Amino acid sequence: MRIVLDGLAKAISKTLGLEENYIEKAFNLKSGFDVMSMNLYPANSRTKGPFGFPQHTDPGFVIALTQDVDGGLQILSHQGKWINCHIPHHAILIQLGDQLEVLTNGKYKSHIHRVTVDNNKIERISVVTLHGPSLHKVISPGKEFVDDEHPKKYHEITYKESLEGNGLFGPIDLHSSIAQLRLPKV
Ligand SMILES: O=C(O)CCC(=O)C(=O)O
Ligand SMILES: [Fe+2]
Repeated sequence: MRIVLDGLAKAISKTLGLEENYIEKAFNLKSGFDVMSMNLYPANSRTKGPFGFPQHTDPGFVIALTQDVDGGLQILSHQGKWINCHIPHHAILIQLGDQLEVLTNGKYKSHIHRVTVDNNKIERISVVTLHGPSLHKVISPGKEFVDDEHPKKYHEITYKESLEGNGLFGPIDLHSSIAQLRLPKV
């Protein structure tokens, strides 16, 4: 996974028109903090409502998701529509995380997603690894993404502080984590 991460960091830096080590340096990825979340959605379980996971964004740089059976994950499009996400068998879905949105001052978005359990006839398991910056790295919008037309949109805090705000080191807060990083609109 480290090799894939390195490749993604280089490729995404280049798509931003920046030198290939830009993201690696900004996040200090070599000492990056990774978290794994394993989710089990039992069959026909609506006891807690239609969602196995309410809408949220994920912290980190990129997030890798694998599942045993397809179906359930939904992603909110920029037009506000929920899209069913179908992942080919044996494929890994790569999602963008909150800290990439902060670093790029909103150019790349950490998308809102949720999991429905409305129609699941069989059990589903997903394994999600969140690959983040070094815990003590202060993450803020890069100077390359800030100018008079694009004022700074996000707070400047360490990755650890933002995870604490999410409740990762306390009770888990499933609500959108990017919201707490946004500066109030001026
Ligand atoms: O189970 C899924 O498809 C997604 C789970 C998820 O969003 C998460 O663990 O953050
Ligand atoms: Fe998630």
